[in-house]
Amino acid sequence: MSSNTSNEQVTDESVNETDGTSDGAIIETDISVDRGSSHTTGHTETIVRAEGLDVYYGDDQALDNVTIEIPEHRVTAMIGPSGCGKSTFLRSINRMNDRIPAARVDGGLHFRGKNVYDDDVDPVALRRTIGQVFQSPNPFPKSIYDNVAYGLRVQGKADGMDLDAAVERALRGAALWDEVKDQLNESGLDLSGGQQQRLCIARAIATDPEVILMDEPTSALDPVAASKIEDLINELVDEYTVIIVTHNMQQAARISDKTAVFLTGGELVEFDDTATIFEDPDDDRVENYITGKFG
Ligand SMILES: Nc1ncnc2c1ncn2[C@@H]1O[C@H](COP(=O)(O)OP(=O)(O)OP(=O)(O)O)[C@@H](O)[C@H]1O
Repeated sequence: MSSNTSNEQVTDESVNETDGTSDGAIIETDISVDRGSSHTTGHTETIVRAEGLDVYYGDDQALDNVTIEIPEHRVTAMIGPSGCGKSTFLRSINRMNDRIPAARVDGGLHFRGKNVYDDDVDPVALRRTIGQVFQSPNPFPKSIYDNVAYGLRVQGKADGMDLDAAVERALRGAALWDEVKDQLNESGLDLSGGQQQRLCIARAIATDPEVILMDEPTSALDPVAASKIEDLINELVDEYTVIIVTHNMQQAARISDKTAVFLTGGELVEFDDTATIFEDPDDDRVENYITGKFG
């Protein structure tokens, strides 16, 4: 299998672009949960399961014995104070931590029952199945069309397929088609920030992943653009599973079905339905964090 595919390059570039500062936690005492969608009910399979997951950077432990079952076709939000390990957890799922020399992972991280850290798992193939969207929109310096087609071409799937149709499908899936259909040959870099982020989502879904990881995908965007991404996330879960890190607790309350609360030390303190986390959490520390008493 190729060791240098589009996602490999996407992540290379993205890693360099994710070092920006966060947008800061918005801590409010009154956070209403408004999931206005129908995908909050009914049974769903576990797609990602961590069991006793520890992650270290050198001697420093960033995640401590994390066990969690993340359901498919849902939005799962990761919240918690800065440095509590949210991004580390996200990177553990598609083995992006492999790229950090000091990072070491112990314990299990299963995707559909398969430990992704088994020797026979190809991390590049894994990242095709578990795509990622980053904090800062990072289109390639290519046309809109080529940004979306890139992954399919590098995977060798473009020959013999209707590439135009695939590009259109991905752009429609990212709610961008109507805005760009007459300028597909123009640079992706000429789009607005919000459009660029939706282009990155189109690029991620073009190769047909099952899971989309999002690390603060709206923190670099204005409120209107952020709201469009939130609407889009709500639609994406019909086809994909979305796992999102956000500093914005209102955003987690608005868009997620499940919420995981990490606290300092890399401990997953509570994981439950989003309404329960925000309205009736079990753990006092979660309540204190949600209500702004610490964090
Ligand atoms: N590449 C790295 N090398 C060494 N330590 C790291 C690295 N990345 C993260 N860490 C450390 O691991 C811990 C968890 O960091 P991580 O970025 O996962 O937290 P976070 O909750 O996502 O933080 P934030 O909300 O500020 O983005 C922190 O102490 C951080 O300093």
